[in-house]
Order: sequence, then structure tokens, then C-alpha cells
Amino acid sequence: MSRRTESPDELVARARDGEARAIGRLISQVEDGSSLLREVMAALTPYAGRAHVVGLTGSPGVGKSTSTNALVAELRGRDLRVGVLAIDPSSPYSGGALLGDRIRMSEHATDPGVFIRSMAARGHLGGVSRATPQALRVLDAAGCDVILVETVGVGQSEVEIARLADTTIVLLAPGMGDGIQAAKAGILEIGDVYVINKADRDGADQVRRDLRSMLALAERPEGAWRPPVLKTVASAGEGAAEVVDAIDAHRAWAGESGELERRRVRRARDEIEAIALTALRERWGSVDEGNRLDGLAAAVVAGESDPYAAADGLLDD
Ligand SMILES: Nc1nc2c(ncn2[C@@H]2O[C@H](COP(=O)(O)OP(=O)(O)OP(=O)(O)O)[C@@H](O)[C@H]2O)c(=O)[nH]1
Repeated sequence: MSRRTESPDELVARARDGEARAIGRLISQVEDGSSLLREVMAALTPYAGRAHVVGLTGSPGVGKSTSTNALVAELRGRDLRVGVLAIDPSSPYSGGALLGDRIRMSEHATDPGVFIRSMAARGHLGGVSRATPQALRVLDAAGCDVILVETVGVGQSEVEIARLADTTIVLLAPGMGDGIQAAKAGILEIGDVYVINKADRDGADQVRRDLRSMLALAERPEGAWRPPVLKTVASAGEGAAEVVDAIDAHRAWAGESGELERRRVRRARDEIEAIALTALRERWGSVDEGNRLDGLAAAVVAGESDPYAAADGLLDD
């Protein structure tokens, strides 16, 4: 069966009707850096800006997938449409055995009010930073009220997620040396809500005490948000309501204090920068520009030019 290629406007209209296939196709275009992206983004923009983006991060095994499921159930119970974007910063492929796939196998898989997608953050420059905000924009324009962005907690990705999110949830669990890990990985700065999952296990209260005393050391100006430290048993859905309430409270505070606007401006800045850098890279990858870059590099090696002068030359073109 031959199939006419849909225009970006048609795809966007179908995505706005909640058609999962259209949403999926738009996100694929984002991932592939499709040449239609410019038009797609222009078509999406009037509808974006409503969704609340919630980042969810934590070390492997703390229960991110289980918690995401519990949060999706709670949000659906509140009649909200939910998008889930699972980012794997290490995998060069999408569609592997990623977080999102495990969630996709859950009870929410067939719920039309839930859209789940995993995305590989490819190794190339601008991977996470370009594609993720664009995928968020697709889900936002498609009518998601809340978008959960989940990532495997490996180093830098936690901080990247925090830069993307309106509200960042950091998950910890007892028995994982998380207190120390928290201090090391710098996650004490990024959480808006901390959740000690696996509260049915010994040591949850200790992790909570440790974390609270570490957070208490941070200097916070008057009127600043004070991140709550909650406990959940995600596998039993316990505590999910309190987490969603905390997200709501943070959202309200962020809206009033201007923090939400600041974060969104920063996100847009990161996105513009990533698009511009990707475009520059592509230009320098073209045959003509590649030759010019090679020529400049040879001149630097030969001592005829210095790298700054060469870069100026490249940028001036
Ligand atoms: N006892 C207990 N086990 C839990 C709880 N939540 C999740 N688990 C279990 O912990 C294990 C890890 O949960 P996942 O949700 O797969 O954790 P994850 O953080 O997504 O794991 P990675 O993808 O490896 O990072 C699973 O066996 C869950 O069933 C909980 O509240 N209590």
C-alpha cells in the first residue's frame, strides 16, 4: 500500500487529536533530525507551553520505572494526560531494552491518555540537548498535561535532565549508599522533590534523616523553595499521591516566584544554542567547508596561523 507523506501540519493536527502514531512519527523526525523539523516546530509552537515537565532521576535500581508507573497511575486518577519520555544517555540506539520499554509493558500501555516513548541520546553533538526539548514540545503540543522525563542516572545526565525540567525529582533508596552518592554526584543542588523509594525496607528513615541534614546545610535565600523529602513504596503505589501533591506545590511556587519562567527561558536558550551549533557543525562537515577547515588546520599546524585566528576566519564566513 503506498502512503502519501503527510505534511507537518497534517501530522501536528493528528497528534493534537491524540493519535499516538502521529505523535510517535513526530518524535522520530526529531530523533532523526529530519529536514522537515523546521516546519514541524513552527506548526507545533502555537500549541506548546502548557505541559508541566517533570524530570525523574536516580541511580540504577532505585525504582525509577516502578515509580514512573505509580506516578502515571496517580496522574491518570486525576484525569490528566501524561507523556513519558525515557532517555538513555549511553545507548546509541533507540528501542532497546530501555526504561520506556519496561513502562510500555505496563498497564498504561493501552491507555489513550498516556504516551510513552524511549529516546536514545545519540553520541553526536547536541544529541540530548537538541532532541529532548523538541520531543517535549511534541508531547506538550499534543496535549499532555504532565510530561515525565526519566533518565538512567549516570553522571552528567542528571544535571542535563534538571536543566530541562520544570520540576526535578531525585529518587533514592535505602541500602545503596545513596546519602554519600547524593553528595558526590551533586544531586543535592538539582532536586526540587526528593523521594526515598523502597520505604518498606530497613534504612529508609536513616536515608531520609541523612538527606535532610545534608539539605539543611545548603544556604537558601528568603522565600526559596525548600525541597521536601518524601517516602514511597512505588511497587505498592504508596506515596504517589504525596509526590504528585509536591509536584503541584512546586509548580505553584515556581509560577509565582518567576522560577518557572527562568527555567523555561534557560531551556529555550539551550535549545537554540544546540540547534545553532548543530547547524554550524553540519556546515563545516560539507565538502567545501570541510576543505576550508582542513586548510585552516594545516595552517595552524604549519605555524602560519593560530587556532583563534582560524576560528575567527571560519565564523566570519
Ligand atoms: N521492596 C521494594 N522494591 C521495589 C520498590 N520499587 C521498586 N522496587 C523493585 O526494585 C527493582 C528495580 O526497580 P526498577 O523500577 O526497575 O528500577 P530502575 O531504577 O528503573 O532500575 P534501572 O533501570 O536499573 O535504573 C525492581 O525489582 C522493583 O520491583 C519498592 O518500593 N519496594
